[in-house]
Amino acid sequence: MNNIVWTIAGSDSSAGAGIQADICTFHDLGADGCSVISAVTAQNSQAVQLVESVSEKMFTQQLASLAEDMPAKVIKIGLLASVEHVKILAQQLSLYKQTWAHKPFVIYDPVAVASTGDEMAEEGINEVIKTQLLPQIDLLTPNANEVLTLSGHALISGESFKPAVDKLIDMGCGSVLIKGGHFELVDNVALDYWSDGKREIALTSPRLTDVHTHGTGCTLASAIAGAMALDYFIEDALVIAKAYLNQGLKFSKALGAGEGSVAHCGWPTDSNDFPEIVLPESSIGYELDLPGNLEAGPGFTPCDTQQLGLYPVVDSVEWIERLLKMGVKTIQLRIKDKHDDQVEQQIIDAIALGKAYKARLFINDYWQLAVKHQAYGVHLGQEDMDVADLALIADAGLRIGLSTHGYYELLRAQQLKPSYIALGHIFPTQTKDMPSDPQGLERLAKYAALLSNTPTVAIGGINLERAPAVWQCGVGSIAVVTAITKAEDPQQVINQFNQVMSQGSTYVK
Ligand SMILES: Cc1ncc(COP(=O)(O)OP(=O)(O)O)c(N)n1
Ligand SMILES: Cc1ncsc1CCOP(=O)(O)O
Ligand SMILES: [Mg+2]
Repeated sequence: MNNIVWTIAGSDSSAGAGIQADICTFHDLGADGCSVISAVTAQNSQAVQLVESVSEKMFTQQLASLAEDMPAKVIKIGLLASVEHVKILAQQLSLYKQTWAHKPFVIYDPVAVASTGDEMAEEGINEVIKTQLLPQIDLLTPNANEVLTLSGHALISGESFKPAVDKLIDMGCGSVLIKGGHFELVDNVALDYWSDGKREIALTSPRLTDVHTHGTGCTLASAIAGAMALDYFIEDALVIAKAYLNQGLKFSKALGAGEGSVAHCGWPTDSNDFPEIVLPESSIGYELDLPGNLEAGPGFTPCDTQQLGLYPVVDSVEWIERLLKMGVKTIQLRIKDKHDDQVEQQIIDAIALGKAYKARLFINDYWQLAVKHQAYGVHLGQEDMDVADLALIADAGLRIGLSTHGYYELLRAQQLKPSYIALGHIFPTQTKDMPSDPQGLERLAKYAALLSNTPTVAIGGINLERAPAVWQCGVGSIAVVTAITKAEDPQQVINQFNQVMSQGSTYVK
């Protein structure tokens, strides 16, 4: 499917917000933008001087023209100033969701919803928004004032977030991102909280001062839309959007005598612009009562190198011994779905072999046995992270490698200060049923650049042919299963992988 995003919003003559900001954002992120103009506003850096909604005929026709041959993957809605437009749009969205081959994901940034009088919109519009539009919305992105107006809930403490979101979900929204731009739960921290009623995410960044903020809401919602059009999961899209906004605020500037606007500077790559993922066991995590028990802690024993090299992942002690004899220095024992007593001896033997060959031997999944027998390290997946006793593993001095599958997970994993972060799966793989799509090389390069201080391992569908391109992404290691276990001559394959990895990566971070 294509990457088309529609913005349904107002034109901002100063170009810092509205349609103009939305289209710049889509373009910057690589999505294809189309626009439906709901209203024309005359404004400059100091004031909004006139707002005129387009005719119902023009509003309807723009929607119809696009629906005819450019249906959207994601629809982002901003300023709606006319009650009739809200009614038309709600009806059309319902139709698109029922009739299009791919249901569009609909994001609504409730721009003109204000408790202090609807400056830019017709009287009575909030009621129609609540009853007719919200049930068509997959993601609502209100600030604290808009939460109050739409849900009746005032955000007065961390505890008040969940009931407010629950109310909005009851009103029909699929999920809600409460933006912290105008509200401080914690001093000097810009906190965004997202929930769909089942999962919760909180992201923080230091509050930026001396920046120009016109267009922040439009840009954030459009960046989420753009990232979702590129098939990022919602949690990754939220991270990308917050980083994009922080980058834009950093480079914001004034063109007139008043407030200036957020800048549009391409895909975010500076790690300083990326948000911190709020861990449940942190002061903000407690305030929001986030589920889970992840805690930053002092971190894990580092590996002796950033470049772990070729990293075979195998399911038997026989393979471990065979590959260690061939000179492999990083290796994993990955035995699936057995009881501890069925694998304990193999784990003991593998650890002994690892020590004998001075290799970095990681045990997948069986972290208690790895600790008991003092393995070099353990490798854990996302689900294991929530149940394993990470403090115990760290205290026992074991290294840890963590699986990740996108921006959100890798940033969260990074906060635990692991010994390495695995990035997968890069290509389609026959070895494991993966619930997500392959990441591909473009994303891998972005992740590796962001993790320049943490050793990285690429995994999933990597063979000799693909290895040079993977290596050029700037990772420190390549993990493989079948490239070695199915090879006619594993020694030759190891040598060839080592040859690829001995070349310096030309990837520029
Ligand atoms: C180096 C490396 N990276 C990723 C994985 C996958 O681990 P996990 O997500 O725990 O899945 P299983 O391997 O347990 O199926 C790995 N094993 N090694
Ligand atoms: C265990 C695992 N985790 C992510 S992909 C994968 C399997 C990698 O195997 P292969 O190298 O054969 O694709
Ligand atoms: Mg595992």
